[in-house]
Amino acid sequence: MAARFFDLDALGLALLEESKSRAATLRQQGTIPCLALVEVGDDPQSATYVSRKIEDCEKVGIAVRKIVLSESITQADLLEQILRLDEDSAITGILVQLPLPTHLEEGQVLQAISAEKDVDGLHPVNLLSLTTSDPSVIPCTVRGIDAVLQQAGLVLEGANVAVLGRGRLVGGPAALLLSGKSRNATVTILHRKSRNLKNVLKNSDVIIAAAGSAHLITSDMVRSGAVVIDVGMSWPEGSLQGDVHPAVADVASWMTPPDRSFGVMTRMMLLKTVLDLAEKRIAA
Ligand SMILES: NC(=O)C1=CN([C@@H]2O[C@H](COP(=O)(O)OP(=O)(O)OC[C@H]3O[C@@H](n4cnc5c(N)ncnc54)[C@H](OP(=O)(O)O)[C@@H]3O)[C@@H](O)[C@H]2O)C=CC1
Ligand SMILES: Nc1nc(=O)c2c([nH]1)NC[C@@H]1CN(c3ccc(C(=O)N[C@@H](CCC(=O)O)C(=O)O)cc3)C=[N+]21
Repeated sequence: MAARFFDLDALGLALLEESKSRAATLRQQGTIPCLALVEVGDDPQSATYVSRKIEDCEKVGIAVRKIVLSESITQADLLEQILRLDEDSAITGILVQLPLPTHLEEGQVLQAISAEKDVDGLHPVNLLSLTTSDPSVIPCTVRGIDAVLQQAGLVLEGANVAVLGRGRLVGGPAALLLSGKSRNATVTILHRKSRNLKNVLKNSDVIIAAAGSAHLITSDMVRSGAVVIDVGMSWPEGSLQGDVHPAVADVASWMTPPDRSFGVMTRMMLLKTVLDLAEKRIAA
């Protein structure tokens, strides 16, 4: 079997157009959607991601407030900065770029953003809502994963899904959403201590790879006809690699294109969530 590839570029473009028109409508109604982007330290990769997010926002008409804080900021000062953004009524969404320098406690920082402005969907209240029949804010990469599955008409209900990785941004929330009462899949979470990785993968209808371990999943681990989504990123020899070996395309029925990053979906879903929260505030 040769896999069909999800058309991430076409989906991304459609999402961009949709966001442009929603932002225009909001502005006509007198609300300027405004995203505060908080960057701590000067990690070059984080800086690149943040500048891409700014470009995306500018393209659709979302205002941006970029806040760059010193690498050596204390936890208390960072919390204070976030509180200030949270109280600023001109700001409709807040994103703190991860990872934070190791002396800072990410969980506490993410909890300081009120759930109504939490565009990453990483506040504990929003995370818990992923398990319910009506999730509030779905973290952007997970929202992208869900959207590509839906777009291809793939049904999750009752399916065996393996999620490789239990990270804060992708694997953890993906497992909560897909196993929850809105999507109703049977989910197995795999991590470094998992003993039977190959067996679990081989028994799965859908595989979500979010480990950041280059080509960990090879075609012998995948059932014929499985659906495989790879969002993992690593740079083992300087160039970007996914978690899934390209030859998996010979056995899968649907797969993310091996030569494309999933980043476009993550970025477009961030815009969508910023607009969702801005619209909700008007409705509230
Ligand atoms: N394309 C995109 O748009 C985006 C991509 N990403 C990428 O997605 C991946 C996941 O990110 P994030 O959710 O932050 O997770 P983390 O990078 O924080 O964690 C990775 C997870 O994968 C597990 N893992 C790593 N290697 C292996 C292995 N060899 N076998 C089994 N499990 C393994 C780890 O297990 P353990 O818990 O035991 O350590 C951990 O749970 C990363 O590669 C990241 O770069 C993230 C955001 C957006
Ligand atoms: N609070 C927070 N929220 C995040 O959503 C978040 C984060 N922190 N920290 C880092 C990860 C990673 N992430 C990506 C965003 C865009 C691309 C992306 O745009 N990739 C390029 C290609 C890859 C590249 O060139 O590196 C593209 O698709 O064009 C990738 C990955 C969001 N993350």
